[in-house]
Amino acid sequence: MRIALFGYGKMGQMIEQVAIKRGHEIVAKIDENSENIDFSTMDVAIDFSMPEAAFGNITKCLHNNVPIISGTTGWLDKYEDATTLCQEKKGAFIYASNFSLGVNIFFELNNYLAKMMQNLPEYNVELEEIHHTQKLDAPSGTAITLAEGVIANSNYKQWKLDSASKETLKITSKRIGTVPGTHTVAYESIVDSIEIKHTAHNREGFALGAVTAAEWIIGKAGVFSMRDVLNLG
Ligand SMILES: NC(=O)C1=CN([C@@H]2O[C@H](COP(=O)(O)OP(=O)(O)OC[C@H]3O[C@@H](n4cnc5c(N)ncnc54)[C@H](OP(=O)(O)O)[C@@H]3O)[C@@H](O)[C@H]2O)C=CC1
Ligand SMILES: O=C(O)C1=N[C@H](C(=O)O)C[C@H](O)C1
Repeated sequence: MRIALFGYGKMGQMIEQVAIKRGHEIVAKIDENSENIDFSTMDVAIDFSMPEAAFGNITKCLHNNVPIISGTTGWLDKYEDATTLCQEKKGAFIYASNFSLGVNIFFELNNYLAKMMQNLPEYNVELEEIHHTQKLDAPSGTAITLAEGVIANSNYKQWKLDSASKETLKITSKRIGTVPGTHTVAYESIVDSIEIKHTAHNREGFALGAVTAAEWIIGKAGVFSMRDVLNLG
C-alpha cells in the first residue's frame, strides 16, 4: 500500500516504522509547507498533525479521492463538516481519538460500566488523563470519548475540565514528562472505589491501529470508526 503521512512528528515517525514493517511504502511526508502535493501517488493518507491543520488535510484528501485516516485531536468542532464532505464526495474517512486496540476495548468497558452505575447515585464519577508536556490540547481526545460514553449512559449532561456538578462530569488533565497517555475512570462512594485505567507504554499501539485502519479502508466508501475496523459490534 502506498501511504502518505500528513504530519511527520512523533506519531508520523512511529507510523512510518510500523507501516514499513508491514510491507507498505511511505510515498509522501507532508507538513505545513508542502506545496503541489501529488495525490495520484497515494492509496491512502494518514493524518497525525495539529489541531488547526487536521481539517484542511482531511478535506484536501477527500477532494482528491484519497481515503483518509485521522488521529489528530482537538479539531472536532469541524467533524460534521468533514463527514458531510466525505458523503458528498463518496469518499472514505475514519477519525478516532485513539487508534490502539487496548483503548478501544477500554471504551467498550467504560460504556458497560457506566450503564451498570447509571442508577447508583451513591457513586460519583470522575475522569483523569495524563500526557506528555508537548501535548497541545486538553482534555485529550480519548478523555472526551470516555466522557461521551459516560454521558450517553448516565444522567450527566456535559463534561468540563476541572469542574463538577450534578449534571457536569469532571475531567482532570495532567501534563507530566514524556507520558504517552494514561486514562482513568473512577467511581467513588463513601465505602469504596471502582477504577478502570488504561496505560499506554509507548506510541506503537496507536500507530499499529492507524495502519490497520488504513489497510481496512481501502476499497470502501463512507464514514467509519475503529468499532467498524475492529469489528466490535
Ligand atoms: N488518535 C490517536 O490514536 C493518537 C492521536 N494523537 C494525536 O495526533 C496528533 C499528533 O501527535 P504527535 O505526532 O505526538 O505530535 P507532533 O507535534 O510530534 O507532530 C505533529 C506534526 O505535525 C506537523 N504539522 C504542522 N502543521 C501541519 C500541516 N498543516 N500538515 C501536516 N503536518 C503538519 C508538525 O510539524 P512542525 O513541527 O514543523 O510544525 C509536526 O511534525 C495530536 O493531535 C495528538 O493528540 C497522538 C497519538 C495517538
Ligand atoms: O497527544 C498524544 O500524545 C495523544 N493523543 C491522543 C488523545 O488526545 O487522546 C491519544 C493518545 O492518548 C496520545
